[in-house]
Amino acid sequence: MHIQPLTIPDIVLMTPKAHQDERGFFMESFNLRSFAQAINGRYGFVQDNHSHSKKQVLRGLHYQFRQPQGKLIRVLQGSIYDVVVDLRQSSATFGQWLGVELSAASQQQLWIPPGFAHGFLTLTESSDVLYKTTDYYRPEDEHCIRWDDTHLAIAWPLQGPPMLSQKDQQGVPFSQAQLFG
Ligand SMILES: Cc1cn([C@H]2C[C@H](O)[C@@H](COP(=O)(O)OP(=O)(O)O[C@H]3O[C@@H](C)C(=O)[C@@H](O)[C@H]3O)O2)c(=O)[nH]c1=O
Repeated sequence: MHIQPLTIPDIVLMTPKAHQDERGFFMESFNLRSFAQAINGRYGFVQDNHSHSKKQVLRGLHYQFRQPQGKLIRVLQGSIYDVVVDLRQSSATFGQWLGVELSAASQQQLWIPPGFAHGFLTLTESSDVLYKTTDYYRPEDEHCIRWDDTHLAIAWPLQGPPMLSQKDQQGVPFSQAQLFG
């Protein structure tokens, strides 16, 4: 597995090794030991999520505060622009965001530890995104930061107005976000 820490070093881009042969390929899409080595830590995953989105659907920016979730993201079909925002006040990269394109073709995975807000935009006709989480979904604990917050100024590669859920239309500014220690 190829490991690449990004501009926020706790965010890690992983490329599992795909073994190609005349039948197609084989890949260990998750291996606990390799994952622990890659992030130099241990997390247990308790939930797998699959979301299917149309082009220009933007989900986010979401986080749970009392029971934060680490997320391991990958794309099974199509491509997305995946964004994280560091909400950890003690972090050297507090308040920074980064975006990375993830696609079925690249087979890359993005590790996002607890303490980040997360969102993504579907770039292709549709996308299928699969992600593992380190804690359970708790709707009462869920928070949403505006995708177009002016302070964050995220450079979403939009080709028109995004399609948003009702909830995501009511995100709060970054200045009103709950912050981690
Ligand atoms: C996230 C989630 C939603 N749901 C339900 C609630 C609702 O009826 C329906 C759709 O939920 P949402 O609108 O919150 O789905 P969505 O906007 O896709 O929310 C997700 O966005 C991305 C960016 C994340 O990072 C995730 O953690 C999650 O917040 O699915 C669950 O049952 N379990 C879950 O874990």
